[in-house]
Amino acid sequence: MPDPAASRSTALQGLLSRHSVGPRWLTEPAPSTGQLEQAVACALRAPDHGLLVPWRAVLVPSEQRDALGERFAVFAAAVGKSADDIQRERERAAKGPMLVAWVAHIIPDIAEVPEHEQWMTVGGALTNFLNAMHLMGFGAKTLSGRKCQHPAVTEAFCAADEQLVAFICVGTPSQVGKPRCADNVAAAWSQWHGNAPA
Ligand SMILES: Cc1cc2nc3c(=O)[nH]c(=O)nc-3n(C[C@H](O)[C@H](O)[C@H](O)COP(=O)(O)O)c2cc1C
Repeated sequence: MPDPAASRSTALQGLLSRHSVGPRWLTEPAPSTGQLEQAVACALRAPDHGLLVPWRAVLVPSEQRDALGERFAVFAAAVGKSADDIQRERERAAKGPMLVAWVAHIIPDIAEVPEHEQWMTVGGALTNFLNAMHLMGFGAKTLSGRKCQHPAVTEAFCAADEQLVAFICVGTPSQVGKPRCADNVAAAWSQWHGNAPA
């Protein structure tokens, strides 16, 4: 019978060891459809006030990468990039074994669930997705840039009331990554010393 304390410790070590792996260091295999679904299921476990699910994930299949690359190129040309940079931007769409677009759908004017709370859920879901991929042995990195706000790219993924947050590249890490810089835990929390109203 599995030892629950050992499982908890393994889960915590998994969370503590997550780090991003850039597309250059990602190789095949990509996650299977089942593994992608499992990561999305974990994303759905993010805290979500009102259960609005203000996000969705869109897989960009391999056969659509060229079409996405053309959209990246239209963006790059529109913002005045050089021919070389336009080509570099076009090629970005082909990088990494799996590419997932993260789309937010924030509903304004909900008194009980202001927009910042919905954004928290979008970020929490993305983080759960990244952690799930990491725990399954995959590497991933979230990448956005100005193109995620340009119509040439956004209109491919978003309805008028949606926003393209970023793309997530996922695959198998080709090498063991460098450890991240040490986290400053002490700076990230404090204790309230009381401040009763006058
Ligand atoms: C929504 C979002 C968009 C991001 N866009 C970029 C990006 O365009 N370029 C980049 O280098 N890092 C980007 N990052 C940061 C990286 O994904 C990564 O988190 C950062 O390099 C820190 O690495 P770590 O995840 O290992 O801490 C983005 C992160 C988020 C959450």
